[in-house]
Amino acid sequence: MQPVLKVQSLNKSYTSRQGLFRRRSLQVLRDVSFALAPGQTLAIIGETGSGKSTLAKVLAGADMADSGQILLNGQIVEDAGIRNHDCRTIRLIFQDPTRSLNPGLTIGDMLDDCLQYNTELTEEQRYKKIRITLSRVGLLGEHIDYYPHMFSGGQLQRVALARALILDPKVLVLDEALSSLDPSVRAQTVNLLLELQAATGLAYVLITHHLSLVRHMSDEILVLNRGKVVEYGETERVFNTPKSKTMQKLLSA
Ligand SMILES: Nc1ncnc2c1ncn2[C@@H]1O[C@H](COP(=O)(O)OP(=O)(O)OP(=O)(O)O)[C@@H](O)[C@H]1O
Repeated sequence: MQPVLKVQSLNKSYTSRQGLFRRRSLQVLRDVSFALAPGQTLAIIGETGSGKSTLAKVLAGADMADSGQILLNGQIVEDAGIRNHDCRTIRLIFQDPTRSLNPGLTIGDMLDDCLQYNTELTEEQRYKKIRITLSRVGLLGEHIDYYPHMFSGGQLQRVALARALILDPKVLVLDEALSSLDPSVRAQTVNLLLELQAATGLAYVLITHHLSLVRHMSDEILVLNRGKVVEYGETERVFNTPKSKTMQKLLSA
């Protein structure tokens, strides 16, 4: 099966100022490559600072790589830091949904803005799509008029999911998106994500420190150490016979 997402030799450095005149360059992603099939989940794991969130941001177009390519269904969306701005196809969800939600907009207005900006849909079509998307993530029709502060933490993550899904993406990047939820809400959200995946063929890039979630949700695992891929393979194989020191260490922690 052709991968929905293909990443080839991504490199990314950050430059930070040291004192008045000196600059220090830190290479955060080194030659990162992987492929993800439709309907599959790839977990990205690694110790803190290994480059997971940077990779998430580069994938979603929130940051640029220095070199390398990102392809969606065989089409290049980013080549050496130059992005073809098709923001519908890879969407990012963070740990704290309130960071990305405007407190002054109702959920309906927020979703409508997204549709108005990115599609040619009529007002009636947009309203219908918003209602359908809210119900897909387990929210009610009446939530259309709610402001972010009127939702619980678990519901807010569903709102963030609705916003990610409203433009029918092919890939969702979940950067610790389930971490702040309490265990029962997290379990419900995981089930929702798995149901959506089975129904639509969405592919997930899952970034989390929760190894139990990785084992439950992912088909493959990519292990990063200082921005470099040190292990990449089928989830059960990586858990049962980890080859890299990083994975062995994560499992024994
Ligand atoms: N905007 C930035 N400017 C400079 N350095 C940065 C920037 N963003 C991240 N870094 C550095 O890049 C490295 C990788 O950070 P990143 O957040 O991608 O790691 P991570 O694996 O997601 O860590 P964690 O598990 O703690 O979230 C770290 O050393 C971090 O300090």
